[in-house]
Amino acid sequence: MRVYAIPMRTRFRGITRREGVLVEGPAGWGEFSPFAEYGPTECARWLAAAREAAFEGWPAPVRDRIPVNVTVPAVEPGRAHEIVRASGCRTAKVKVAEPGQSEDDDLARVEAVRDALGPSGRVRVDVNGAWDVDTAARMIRRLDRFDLEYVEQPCATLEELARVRRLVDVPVAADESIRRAEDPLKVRAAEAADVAVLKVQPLGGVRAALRVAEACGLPVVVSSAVETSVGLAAGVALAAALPELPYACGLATLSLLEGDVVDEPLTPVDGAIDVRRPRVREAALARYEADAATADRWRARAAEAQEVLGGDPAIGVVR
Ligand SMILES: O=C(O)CCC(=O)c1ccccc1C(=O)O
Ligand SMILES: [Mg+2]
Repeated sequence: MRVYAIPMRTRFRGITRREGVLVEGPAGWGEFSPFAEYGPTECARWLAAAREAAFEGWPAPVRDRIPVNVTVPAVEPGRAHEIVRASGCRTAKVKVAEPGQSEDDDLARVEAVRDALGPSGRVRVDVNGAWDVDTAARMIRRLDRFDLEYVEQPCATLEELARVRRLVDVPVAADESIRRAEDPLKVRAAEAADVAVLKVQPLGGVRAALRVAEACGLPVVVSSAVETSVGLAAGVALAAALPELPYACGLATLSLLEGDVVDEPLTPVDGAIDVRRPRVREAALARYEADAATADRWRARAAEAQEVLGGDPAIGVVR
């Protein structure tokens, strides 16, 4: 088991350095990189995803390229424009409602992104649950001047999502309502979303995510948790195995990190990522090896998650 720490190029979710565990098994490398604030129960699913990658591998792909969106952090308009132009992607996901920023900041950023893509590009926004229902209805209408593909997690709760969905014409996507929910299938019953955003690690692996996709019956967008190419490969495997893939996926996040741990990183070319599993490169891993204190903290987190997960200690114990 190895622990990495990679600086972020752009601050994202308030973090400036991404950390996690990489583990090698007979099927390849797996990544365990739950966000800092997550406790052992939530982390157990992230560990199950790493175990699947390392000890089982993934279901067969049904496509060989995954269209992806460029992810635009809550940066100023000029920078947003540059990020979109440099990406080669035809779909952009724009972070809005960042603490400390104004509604006009969001409008200016989305306007810049629409300008960078031209009228044929697709623009979606991600609110990370920050708006109340009234703010959501008002802001979605204002932002739809720039023609929105969908709005991701405009409010925090399922009930609020369902109300927003009835108030506006723009489709609603659920992310945190699936990723952090006890029961990810409640989204369907609540009629709270038109699109399901699925992330492999929080859902406990590619197979678990495929089951959620099938049971929730909504079109799926596979998105990353801002991982190294080891973690991204699991997202790519999920996107490759889904029977339908009508939207671009949120897997173009490698550019948010300063570096990577593999020989050929999973970066998009012409707006799509090839379906493949890159090899970990020892020199790259050594470069981003965490210091001893960070590594100890991560070993403790993995051990706690393993405790929750239980199971056959001979299979998939992360050492
Ligand atoms: O979907 C994307 O474009 C990138 C991934 C992303 O936005 C994300 C990454 C880590 C944690 C949360 C989120 C999110 O979608 O809210
Ligand atoms: Mg999201």
